[in-house]
Amino acid sequence: MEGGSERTNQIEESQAQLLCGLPDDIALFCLARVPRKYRTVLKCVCRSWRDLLCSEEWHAYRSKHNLSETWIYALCRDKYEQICCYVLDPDLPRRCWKLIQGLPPGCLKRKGMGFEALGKKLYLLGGCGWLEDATDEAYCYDVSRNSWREAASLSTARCYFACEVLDGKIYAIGGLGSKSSDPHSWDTFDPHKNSWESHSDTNVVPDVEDSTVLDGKIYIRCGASAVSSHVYAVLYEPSNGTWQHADADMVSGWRGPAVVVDGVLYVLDQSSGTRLMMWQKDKRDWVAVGRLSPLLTRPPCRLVAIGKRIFIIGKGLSTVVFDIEKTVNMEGVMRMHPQTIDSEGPYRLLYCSSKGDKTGVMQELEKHVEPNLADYDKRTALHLASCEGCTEIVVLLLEKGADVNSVDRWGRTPLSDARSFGHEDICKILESRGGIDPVGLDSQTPCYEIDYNEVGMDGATLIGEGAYGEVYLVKWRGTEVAAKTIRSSIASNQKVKHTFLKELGLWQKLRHPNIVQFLGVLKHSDRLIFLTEYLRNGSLYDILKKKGRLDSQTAVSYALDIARGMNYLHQHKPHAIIHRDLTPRNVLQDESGHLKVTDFGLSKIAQEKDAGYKMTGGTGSYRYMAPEVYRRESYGKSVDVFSFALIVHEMFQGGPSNRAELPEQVADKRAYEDSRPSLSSILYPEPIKMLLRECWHRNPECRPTFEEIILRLENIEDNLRHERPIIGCCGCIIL
Ligand SMILES: Nc1ncnc2c1ncn2[C@@H]1O[C@H](COP(=O)(O)OP(=O)(O)OP(=O)(O)O)[C@@H](O)[C@H]1O
Repeated sequence: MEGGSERTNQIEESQAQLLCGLPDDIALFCLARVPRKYRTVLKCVCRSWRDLLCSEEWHAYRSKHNLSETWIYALCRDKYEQICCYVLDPDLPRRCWKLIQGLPPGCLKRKGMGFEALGKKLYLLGGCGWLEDATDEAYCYDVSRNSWREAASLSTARCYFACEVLDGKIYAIGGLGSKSSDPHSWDTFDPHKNSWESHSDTNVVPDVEDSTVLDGKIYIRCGASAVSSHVYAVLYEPSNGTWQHADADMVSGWRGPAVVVDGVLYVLDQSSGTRLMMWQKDKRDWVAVGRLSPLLTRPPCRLVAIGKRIFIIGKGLSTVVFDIEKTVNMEGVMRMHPQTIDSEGPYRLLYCSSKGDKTGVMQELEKHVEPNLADYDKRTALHLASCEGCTEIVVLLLEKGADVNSVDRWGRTPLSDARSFGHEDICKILESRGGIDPVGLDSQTPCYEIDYNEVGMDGATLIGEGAYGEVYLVKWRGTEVAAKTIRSSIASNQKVKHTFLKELGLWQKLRHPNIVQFLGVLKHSDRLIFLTEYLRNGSLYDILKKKGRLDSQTAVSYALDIARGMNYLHQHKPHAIIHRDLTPRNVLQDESGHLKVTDFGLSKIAQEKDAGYKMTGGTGSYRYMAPEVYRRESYGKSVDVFSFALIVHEMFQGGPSNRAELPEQVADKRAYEDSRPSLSSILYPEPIKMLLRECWHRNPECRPTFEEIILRLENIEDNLRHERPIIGCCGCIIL
């Protein structure tokens, strides 16, 4: 009996031991060194291992011995508008985001929540929904247990607030709350007491845009006020528990999400393109660290810093990594080598090539594209490379058997692309391999002339009248087309007629789904008449007059149509085509609902002396005129961007602003008083407001190009379709 009980004791003792025959501290020493990715497997071994892995002791041991591994957590919204949480192990060779199941149903539809990591827990705080103004509810995810539960409620119900961790406590600051709550309040959460404490300071404002912790202080960037675009920030000084105004120099360049690496503040400026900026404390200046290719990131992005690496996480969880240690200095500007995680092969190739990184090109080709390079990818990559001027890739792809004359949906070959973008060296390479250009130089023909007798002008129906003359619906060889007649007062002037025909010759060469197709000039007519495709739905002016305000999705999709057409004109080679008279009347809609730009370049004749043409032409072009044009200063492509912004504004508004004022008065105020239409907060999504403000910027050089506009509108469109936009991200040090 005695021997039996001794054996049982031995068994119990060995069962209680973490590793049989080893003291627990040595077993902990061994187990704690197993990488975090094997945690799930370890937990399945036995109950004592499971308990150990979920314990505070394990967590504390790993932290103390610098064994902690930071994983990244991202909160997104799915296509059903429900939030979902993903996790990424940044050190796995094949990085992929994994979905975390079991989010509490109560918070799935909430917006404006706080998301923060503290210790081995993630916290989801506050937020608002359709039926609730703001909530104080909090949820917590214990990473070691992989389970969600309710956490201690916030002292104040709040949404759209700042959330930061400082000295082991969570700070929930500002934001919007229930009407009774103090707009200048902040709450702190102490995990040891498991309770929140409320504080107040008049310097804390509800309208919070970003926050970060720098030099042991919390910085809050406040939203631009309604009256000015002035941005300011406040900082929390933990030594005396007060909030003070932050240094204006620093705040001036803080335009986006921020992270701190080695005590240095980095900000991702997404206002025009995506640039990583660094605050140089000693010089009190912001410097650009690197510009991210729009092909790699999908803004709006969030930042997470792990060690010396900055993870830039964008829509669809697209992730780019910047390693601060690999920073190089070029032309006085710091640049970094981005490491992409999950962008597509052809784009990755292009990025390396555009940076002149030949080794990178070869590596990318071998690593991602070469093994299974599908014909489709080769074709896409060849077209992209020809547009972007990436000579090495063009050569490599041709060697890999890419079709030199593959045609895209606009009938363009790689040679057409290379010519349009003026890449002479690529043109030569493509030509030497038998490349042809069916839409460009190879197809130069004189302005196509249509026999007057082929057009039934007698049965013409008047469809509109503009500054140049009347527009008729006619039949040409059985097809309905638009015939634009030019007033004899304009056409009788030989110089003007010559300019006009030159512009038409240019128009004839253009082919784009968002450009009205030119068909030809009528021969043997005593008047100057030309034919274009007929767009049954009329002009955007008619549409807005009939329908009024458009919903956001339609407005953005229309704006994209116009921007794509305009970008095609602005990127025309050898010279950009400036429209100069972009108005809702010069944007027409086809039967499928797509918009096309028309009449570009024709306003050039307005500059000809004695043209008998006035740009306003009674059609109100003054309303869309850029200030520099009105002031008769020199101007460039960005005048079209200015007009574009006013058109987009009208689509959201349902018509022009300042309707009571004469168009010329409106233009005068814009040019000399810097007046701009108001952006009512309900009608315009925030990114549209930002875009419009930039597009109608008083300084033409500060306006974005149509290429940038397209990228931003595409993102806005994606967001409107609720495609997993990133709500929040945080790194979490857990075992
Ligand atoms: N290709 C077309 N298909 C269908 N309708 C057209 C076409 N072109 C013009 N229209 C109609 O005719 C109207 C007059 O067009 P037009 O281009 O002559 O002048 P406008 O654009 O209104 O003013 P402006 O001459 O100052 O640019 C347009 O507003 C549109 O409703």
